[in-house]
Amino acid sequence: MLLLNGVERTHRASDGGFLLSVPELSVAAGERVVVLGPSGSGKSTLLDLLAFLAAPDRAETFRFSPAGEDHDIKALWRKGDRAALTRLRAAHMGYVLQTGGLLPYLTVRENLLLARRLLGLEVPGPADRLAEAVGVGELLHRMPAQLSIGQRQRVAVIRALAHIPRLILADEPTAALDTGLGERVIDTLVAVTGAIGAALILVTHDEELAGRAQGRIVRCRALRDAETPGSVVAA
Ligand SMILES: Nc1ncnc2c1ncn2[C@@H]1O[C@H](COP(=O)(O)OP(=O)(O)OP(=O)(O)O)[C@@H](O)[C@H]1O
Repeated sequence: MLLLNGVERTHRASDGGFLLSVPELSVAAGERVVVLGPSGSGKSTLLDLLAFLAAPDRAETFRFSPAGEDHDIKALWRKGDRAALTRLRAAHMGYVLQTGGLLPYLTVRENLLLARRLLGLEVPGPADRLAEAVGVGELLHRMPAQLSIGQRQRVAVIRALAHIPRLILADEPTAALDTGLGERVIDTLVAVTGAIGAALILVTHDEELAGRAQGRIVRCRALRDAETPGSVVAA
């Protein structure tokens, strides 16, 4: 589904820079991968690369193959074809943020349906069923402000999946939650991702939550170069 070889991204700042190096990373269809690393090790930078939100500075291979298709992401970046990258992301990826990101002026149900409407898919699709399955079915007609933080995060998980993408990217989805609620969100993420057969890439700094997700662990490790601090991503 995802194949990266020799991919790098550099952040430049007035007080220095940061280099993220991905020598080799592959994610199979339906696979669960947990990206672990301390703060500042490049986890968000990696997710931005994988979601085609940030361009690599260097890439030997960067391919994305959802649902029987095969796309050369390196070539699309080289051509500057952001429209194609955006289309691929919208059709095949779901993104779960640290704090919900639900639109405050839409009901929970309308938030869930939005991704499908934007893609021209029929509604409601499986959104209601998924919401029932994770215990937020009775909250569908509320506004996001009327939900607890934990409920909002579970709705955010369902929203990311409502268009049945092939790949879910989750960036510290439990950062705003205490341990019990965090575990519940991870369980929801694992269950619904498994139910639709999507691959999951979960980013966290929390070893315990990483263990709970029971995925293949990929680590962001510090690069020992005083000139260009950075990290290398390795299994
Ligand atoms: N736009 C940017 N410009 C310059 N440097 C940046 C930029 N974005 C991130 N960095 C630097 O790149 C490094 C990696 O940041 P990144 O956000 O990817 O780490 P992270 O592991 O996700 O951290 P956290 O767990 O704290 O969110 C950090 O040193 C950060 O200061």
